[in-house]
Amino acid sequence: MRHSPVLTTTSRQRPARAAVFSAGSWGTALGKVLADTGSDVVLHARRGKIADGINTRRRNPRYFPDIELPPTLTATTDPAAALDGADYLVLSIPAQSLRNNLAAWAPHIDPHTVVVSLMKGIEQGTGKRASEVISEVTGIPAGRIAVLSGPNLAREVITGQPAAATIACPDEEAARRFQAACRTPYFRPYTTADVIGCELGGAVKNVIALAVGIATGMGLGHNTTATIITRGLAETTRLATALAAHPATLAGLAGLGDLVATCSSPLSRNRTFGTHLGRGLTVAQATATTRQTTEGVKSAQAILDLAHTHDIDMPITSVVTALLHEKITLDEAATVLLQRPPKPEH
Ligand SMILES: NC(=O)c1ccc[n+]([C@@H]2O[C@H](COP(=O)([O-])OP(=O)(O)OC[C@H]3O[C@@H](n4cnc5c(N)ncnc54)[C@H](O)[C@@H]3O)[C@@H](O)[C@H]2O)c1
Ligand SMILES: O=P(O)(O)OC[C@H](O)CO
Repeated sequence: MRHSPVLTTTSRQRPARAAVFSAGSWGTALGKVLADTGSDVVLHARRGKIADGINTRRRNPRYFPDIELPPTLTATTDPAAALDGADYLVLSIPAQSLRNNLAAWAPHIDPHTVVVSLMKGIEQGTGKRASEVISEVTGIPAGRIAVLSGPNLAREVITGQPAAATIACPDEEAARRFQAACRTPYFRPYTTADVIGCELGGAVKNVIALAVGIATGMGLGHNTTATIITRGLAETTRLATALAAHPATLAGLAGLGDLVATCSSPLSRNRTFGTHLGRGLTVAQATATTRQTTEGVKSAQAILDLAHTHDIDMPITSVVTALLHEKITLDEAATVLLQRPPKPEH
């Protein structure tokens, strides 16, 4: 294991090195952000064809064939080579695959590497957030585990459209270093210590985006979707604050910001999946049309279980989960939500 100091692009000693696992949509986009800031970036790709495309043609042939990637962004299928000397291990794989994959990669992680999760899912069966899984699997202390979350649709970020995000880490200095490592003229990261708020904001918004997609697919309009977004934020905030998140985080980029982006954009995989359901496709049919990670579909039950454990009412998450398990119909879903007993808004 190497014992190199964690450097940033501001240290002027050498560029930061980032290993990004894997070369999917968001891994590639955030990898480009890091490279644009001056870091040396290695993407870990599962398929040789993707690594070859990045190394020889500067394109990710599966996810962004139309985008030219910088020469300081390379790729490999060898996890040990990707992690060698990495200041940052940036994790961007489906949340449900994290535990097993990370167990295989962990022996190659340097003692000073800071692990950054980009994942927006909750583990099925355990209800754990990604940072909790990372800590359990690797034994890395909380101060070296960060989370980046916010309104960050990958295609918009990789095409350089202005966006912002929140980097959460209990170690302020580590958060600031990663902030410096991914701050570009088009990408503005903020910092916070509220890891729980960031991760829950990111995971629950996917379920709310499924609900918005369902409503949109059913032909319902903006009053309905605005109501789902607003009440979705209310139930997200209830759960997150019960788990010790700061309410301001949920009103910020990793909460409201991401919720609005995901619920509004046809680029969102979760919203799109919901739209398929709202148009009458079965869950199996909607899944068959989806080529990329749709975290809300896999996390909805885990989030609901977490809510039950903490005695938190999450009606939208509950209805989406019932629809995903095909326990209720679309018409019943609307009725269940609207015919709940009346109550004050706050
Ligand atoms: N795409 C976005 O706009 C976006 C933005 C912010 C956060 N995220 C989050 O980032 C995470 C990754 O999403 P994405 O959009 O990059 O997904 P993606 O489907 O585009 O890419 C997933 C990547 O993980 C790899 N992968 C898939 N299954 C795997 C498995 N079982 N084991 C190991 N690797 C596997 C794929 O090869 C691919 O490289 C998700 O948690 C998502 O919520 C995505
Ligand atoms: O495409 P989605 O639905 O996974 O959403 C992508 C990002 O999380 C938006 O910030």
